[in-house]
Amino acid sequence: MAPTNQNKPPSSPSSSKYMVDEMSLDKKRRIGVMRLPPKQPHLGQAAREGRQAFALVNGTQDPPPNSNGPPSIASSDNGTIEFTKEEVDALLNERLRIKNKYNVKEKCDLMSEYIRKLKQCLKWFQQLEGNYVAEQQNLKNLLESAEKKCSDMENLMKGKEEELNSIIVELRKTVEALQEKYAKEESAKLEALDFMSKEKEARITAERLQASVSDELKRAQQDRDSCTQKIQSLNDMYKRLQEYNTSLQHYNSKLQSELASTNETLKRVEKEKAAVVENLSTLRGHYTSVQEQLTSSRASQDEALRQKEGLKSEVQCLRGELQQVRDERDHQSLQLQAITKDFETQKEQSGKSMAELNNLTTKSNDLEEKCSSQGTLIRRLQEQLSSADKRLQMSDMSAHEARTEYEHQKNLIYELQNRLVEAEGKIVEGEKLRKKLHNTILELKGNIRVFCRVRPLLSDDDVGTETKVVSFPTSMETHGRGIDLSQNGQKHSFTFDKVFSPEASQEDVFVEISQLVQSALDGYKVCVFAYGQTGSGKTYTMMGKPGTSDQRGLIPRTLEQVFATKQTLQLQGWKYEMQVSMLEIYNETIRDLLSSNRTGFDASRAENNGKQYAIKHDANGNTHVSDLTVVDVRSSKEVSYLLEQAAASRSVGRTQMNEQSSRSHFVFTLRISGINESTEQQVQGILNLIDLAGSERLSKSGSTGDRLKETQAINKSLSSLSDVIFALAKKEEHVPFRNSKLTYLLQPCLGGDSKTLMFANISPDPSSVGESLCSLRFAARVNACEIGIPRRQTNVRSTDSRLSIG
Ligand SMILES: Nc1ncnc2c1ncn2[C@@H]1O[C@H](COP(=O)(O)OP(=O)(O)OP(=O)(O)O)[C@@H](O)[C@H]1O
Repeated sequence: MAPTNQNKPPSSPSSSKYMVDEMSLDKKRRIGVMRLPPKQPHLGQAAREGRQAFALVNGTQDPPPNSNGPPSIASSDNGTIEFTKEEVDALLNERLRIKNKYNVKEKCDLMSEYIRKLKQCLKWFQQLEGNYVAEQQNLKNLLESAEKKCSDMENLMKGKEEELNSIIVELRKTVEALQEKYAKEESAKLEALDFMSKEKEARITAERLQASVSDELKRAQQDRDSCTQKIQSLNDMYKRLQEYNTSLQHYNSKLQSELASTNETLKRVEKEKAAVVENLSTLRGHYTSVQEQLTSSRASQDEALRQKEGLKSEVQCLRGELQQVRDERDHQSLQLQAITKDFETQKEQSGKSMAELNNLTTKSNDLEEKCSSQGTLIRRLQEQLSSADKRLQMSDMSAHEARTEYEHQKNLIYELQNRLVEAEGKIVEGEKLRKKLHNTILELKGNIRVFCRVRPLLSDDDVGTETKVVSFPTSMETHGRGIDLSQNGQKHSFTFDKVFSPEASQEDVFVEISQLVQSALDGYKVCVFAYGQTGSGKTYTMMGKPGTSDQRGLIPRTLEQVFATKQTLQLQGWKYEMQVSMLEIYNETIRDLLSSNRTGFDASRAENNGKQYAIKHDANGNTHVSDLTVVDVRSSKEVSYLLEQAAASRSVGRTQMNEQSSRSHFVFTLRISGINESTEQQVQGILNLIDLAGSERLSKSGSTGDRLKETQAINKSLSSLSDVIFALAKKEEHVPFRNSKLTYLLQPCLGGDSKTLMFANISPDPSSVGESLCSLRFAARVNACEIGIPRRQTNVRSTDSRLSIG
């Protein structure tokens, strides 16, 4: 244990204490040799010189360690004598060797010598103390400089830390900026991909459009009639293609500008990447410099530690005397600990910085990877763009080809149109010619013609004894036109325009009528009559047998032909409008068969619900019946429905009025209005199909007042009809109109260019041969109108005088 009072000089001659002090002094000397600056070598030197001087004082060169002799006193350069421990001990233990204790002088001399030595020793001690103080001061200075160094180091470390922090902040900012740029790059890439997909879709649409264009063009070659529409569609297509082409060009330029901007962005990113790399390299430089500083700091720390150790030992040496130094050393130690802590924290921070640096390096590597992937993506996009460009060029080329083809097709279409116009002109001319020829043929055949049709024998016919009353001459002259009727052994021969035997089908009959139907469509007025006794087949001829398609009559077949021809003529630019009306003339009264109010025939009621059905003729030669229902029709089905409606009206009448309908004239009227917009032609045709009332002998029908009236009315109207036909055919000024509604109704349709055809329907039933003969005579009279036989010669005597005409 060190003595507690170490600040005191070794005034007490305690040997142990002195030993400690001597050891400290030795150590101090060693340290002083080591550490003291060269300008202070006097301490060691003084000690050595002091020792020599001590030896000299004691009168020995190298006194033994346990010498009890008087201390040799050696003075230093400045007169200071140094003492060793033994010398001091010896000095202190020295006993005055007074030979004569009463010799005061000697005693005084010895005492004064001893005092002198003591003074010298004290002086040496004082000097030593001064040296200690100086050394302490030096140590203080050293500590201060070490502290300063430490604080400098701390400041430096703080500055480095701040610098590192600022670098980290900068790096973070750079990373954020790079991340933002990466996000922008990503969005740009997505947009580019979007554009690519849109472009792809647009290209597919273009290809489809192209395919449709080529289809359209092919169809244009095939279908001449739809040329005009196709021109329009091709024009539209061409416009769309042009629009699409321009849009593609816009899109291409847009893509190119985007590519340029993407390239710029890439360059910028690459520059930034280089900057980041530079930053990284500078950071690495910083890092190495920091590490160097760290090593130097460590060295400094080691040195400081060493110093600390030295100081510690020194302080321990001086502990007894230099409490302040010790405190300061403790303080220094604490400071050193703080520095060490700081150093540790610095080290940790440095570690963190390292970790962050590593993170940043990783991020930088990631960014580099992303940049490279972006670069790959951009290259891929560029490749896609170039392929899109190629495709665009291809589509441009194909569009150009399509355009060329379109131009070619356009020229072709123009040529075809010219040819079409030419052909249309020819067709119009041809149509005119056809009409003319058709009309000429019909005129040559006769504007008024009479056909005879003999129905087959029916199961309920009363054949009687006379088996065959009707025969057909086989001579070349009258073949197919003649008929012989035998009555009471007398043969009556008639010749008509055509005679249909019982075997003739509805189709055979209609073949002859179809030409007249065409005439009606050409704008002529056509009247087809069926005349004959009751049950002779008039209704069968006109309407056919209900429910049998192959036995359809003239009216349904006519309608079918009319609507079929309407369809065909539509292609030549004709538009037709058809109107139908159906009426009955019974007892000189008109009945509207299509009236919605007409639910059945009621003889007791005032006819026709008070409607007058007044017949009027206009300046154009058309007939109008007031209040008559006229129905616009667009198909034969609609007319069939109306016919059923009319038949129902008639059949009701037949049931309720005792077969009244057989004694009424049924008039079916079809008004045909046609217009050709391309040739500005107009036609107004009328087709009257008439099932005349059955002629009947009064003798057979009985002589009741009503029946007589009916028969007279029928006969009157038929006679009037034949007269009118005759007069009109001969262009007689005076038309013998006999107040017959039928004749008055049909008057504009008879004569002139009008076509009139009468069917003389006869029955082969022998029991009604008289009626058949009557019918044939009437038909022969009408026939004579056309063939130019004077009217007076056509006065055929009938078996029934009341039926004789003329
Ligand atoms: N050419 C024919 N072939 C087959 N059957 C026919 C022919 N002509 C008429 N008939 C039949 O004869 C019958 C009478 O014919 P239809 O009713 O047409 O005579 P009609 O002259 O109209 O008589 P009405 O003047 O009384 O109305 C009907 O059953 C009809 O089917």
